[in-house]
Amino acid sequence: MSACVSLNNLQRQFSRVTVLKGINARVFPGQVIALLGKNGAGKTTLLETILGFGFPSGGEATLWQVKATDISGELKQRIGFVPQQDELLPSLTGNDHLKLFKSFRAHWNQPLVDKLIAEWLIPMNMHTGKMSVGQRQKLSILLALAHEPELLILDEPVASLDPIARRQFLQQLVDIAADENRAVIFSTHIVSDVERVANQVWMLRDGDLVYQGGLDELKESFVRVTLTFDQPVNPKINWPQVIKQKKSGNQIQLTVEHWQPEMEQQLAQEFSAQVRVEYLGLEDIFLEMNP
Ligand SMILES: Nc1ncnc2c1ncn2[C@@H]1O[C@H](COP(=O)(O)OP(=O)(O)OP(=O)(O)O)[C@@H](O)[C@H]1O
Repeated sequence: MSACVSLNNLQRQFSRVTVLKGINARVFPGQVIALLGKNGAGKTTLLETILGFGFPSGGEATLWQVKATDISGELKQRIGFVPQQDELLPSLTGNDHLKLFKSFRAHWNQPLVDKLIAEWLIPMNMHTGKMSVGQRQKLSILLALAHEPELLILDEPVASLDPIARRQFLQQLVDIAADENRAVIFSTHIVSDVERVANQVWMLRDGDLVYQGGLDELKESFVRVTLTFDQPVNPKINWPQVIKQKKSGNQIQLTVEHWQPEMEQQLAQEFSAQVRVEYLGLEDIFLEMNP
């Protein structure tokens, strides 16, 4: 199966600030990727560069093997995008937007549109300039879903949605995820949503993708380990997998990445200590990886 997105040493610089520092990644149909990172980590920049909004300073982003900045109108039909700040026209109503978008889409799923309008209670006759932020966000999402894109990119799509709409929207993502021909990348700060719908995680830190892989693999490979000694000691634990260590009395707490189960016994033997391993939830992993 070929990748719908390929990032090869992708770099992006604004003035003298390097925001993306050489990112390598692939997106395959069937993947639902949650893009996580602190404010300013570069999530929006990454999503926009994938979409060909602006040229990379180095490397390249390709969509279906075509440079993102060169993609044809035909390929654009296969993409849906929800920007962080919506780009709706305030003097048009929701229905006007539907008509406009439908006019340049080759495919349009009207039953899906009707269902989402009813479920999300979008006031389609209202000028979008008068809609609430959440109503505008729902409309933006609707417009990105209606043509059933193969690649859906969403920049913090749920930030302004109420809990009910958020659930309904996440259910849509789950439905899309069930279709093996489609891929989703969405940035978010809501870690519980990631656990609900994503099967892949990209963790962006200061412009570097410090983790990319399955959600379950991330949880298995990132642990907190407590070493308990018979008496207060001060051993040097310089394993490369240990990214943080904190001493307290006769215990040392380690944060370990790339964890392998056999490391439990290795630690016990090398440091003559009792070893307790604690698997972490995604929120704790995020906090540990983004000190
Ligand atoms: N056009 C631009 N010119 C200069 N700097 C920019 C530009 N766009 C983004 N940046 C800088 O790039 C960095 C990353 O911004 P970006 O919006 O990609 O982060 P983010 O991870 O999406 O943040 P947030 O979670 O707050 O939305 C920030 O320091 C920002 O100031």
